[in-house]
Amino acid sequence: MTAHRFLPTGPLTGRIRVPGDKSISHRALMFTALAMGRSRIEGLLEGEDVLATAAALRMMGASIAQEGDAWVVDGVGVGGLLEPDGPLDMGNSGTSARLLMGLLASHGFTASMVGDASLSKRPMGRVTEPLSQMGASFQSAGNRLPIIIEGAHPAVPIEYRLPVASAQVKSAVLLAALNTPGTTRVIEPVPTRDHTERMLRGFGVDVAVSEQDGERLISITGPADLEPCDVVVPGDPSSAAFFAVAASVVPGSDLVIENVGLNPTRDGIYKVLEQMGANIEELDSREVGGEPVADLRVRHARLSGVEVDPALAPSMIDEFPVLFVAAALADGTTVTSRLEELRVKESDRLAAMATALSAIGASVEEREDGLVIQGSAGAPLAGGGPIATHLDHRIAMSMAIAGLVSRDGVAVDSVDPIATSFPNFMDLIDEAAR
Ligand SMILES: O=C(O)C1=C[C@@H](OP(=O)(O)O)[C@@H](O)[C@H](O)C1
Ligand SMILES: C=C(OP(=O)(O)O)C(=O)O
Repeated sequence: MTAHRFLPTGPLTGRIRVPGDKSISHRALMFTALAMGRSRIEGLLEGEDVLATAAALRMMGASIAQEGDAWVVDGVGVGGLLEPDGPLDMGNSGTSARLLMGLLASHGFTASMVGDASLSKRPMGRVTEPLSQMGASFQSAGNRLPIIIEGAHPAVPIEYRLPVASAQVKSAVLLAALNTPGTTRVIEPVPTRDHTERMLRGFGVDVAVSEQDGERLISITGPADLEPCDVVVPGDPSSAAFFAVAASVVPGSDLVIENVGLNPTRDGIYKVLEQMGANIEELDSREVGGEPVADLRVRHARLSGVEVDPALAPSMIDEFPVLFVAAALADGTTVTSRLEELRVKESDRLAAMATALSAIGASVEEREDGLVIQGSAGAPLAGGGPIATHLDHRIAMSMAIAGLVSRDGVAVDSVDPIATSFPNFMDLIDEAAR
């Protein structure tokens, strides 16, 4: 474990560019691997989570190689994945594990999946349940990794109403549907990130999306063919959020974050920061790879506490840890609720952030489903640490941002997990603080 102390800094200025979107990068590799023929991916996030997806797809027959700044994938076609000759190691990545389980569910072979200590604690029943209905079988202790997956061929189509607002569960069922004869339908009562639907359409799959009584119905009729594609991955709004908060809370900052994906199913953090009084300007709004993108100019501003609308949660689910940091430095009280999902991420993010922020001098009340935070009205928090990051990149990066405006700095027990989603995070802090 590489411990590190993040020290108070001067203004963040200039222009930075965050790496490619993690959700889109996983899907880009999976879909190009399922297309028959050669595809190229530009802007792929080269983080450990995405590389775990690439390694697993290689073990199942896809050829994936780096060519300069791009990645070239020779796909095997839907139904063409091969039985891997060893366990698929998903590392720290829930998205890799759950989406690939969906893919494997409708391939007629057996595979095993393992993960790190954090991933091995996370619930997989949410995907094994619908995938079992489709005919796959799973062996595990308590629906946790390690898991042995026996795919069904042919799998059977289902209609499935999502019991949790989860794009990973939605995507697992839709990926299984690609190699399942007949029409599989997912009913989504609460919208979640829609990259799977958007991207599959880009690969030529007929994804039918309609709305009924406020719910989204998404159907795929299989077996479906994917056409090889050139994919451009926009910058990750979840990674950019660390710098949007940092520039908002470090006095004197004026920072441009280039090429930030602003898909409406992902942009909740920017809406909430604006409600808090953040000064965020969208420049050069455009489309990249079928996704809305802009450069964000973020200037320091006095933030005020807010009551965060729980309906926004799915569109900012990974950004709560860093929002809690903004709240700890704002004027007044921030109240968050209905965030039970945060307890089953890489760590229990409500508990981890309540403990971490309290340890550096913030005033935090942990409730069952959210945190209530009294802000410091812009006064630097005392700092301290070492903070336990629990193998969770977002806890490490959030507490790094807290360190930038602390009195004594904030130490974290390990910066290693940051490489899962944002390998050049520390370099970009240095670049912006120069
Ligand atoms: O589909 C995806 O790419 C993701 C969905 C979200 O998880 P859930 O589906 O568990 O909400 C999110 O937290 C994760 O970082 C990426
Ligand atoms: C929850 C996350 O990712 P995953 O579920 O893929 O581990 C995250 O990146 O914050």
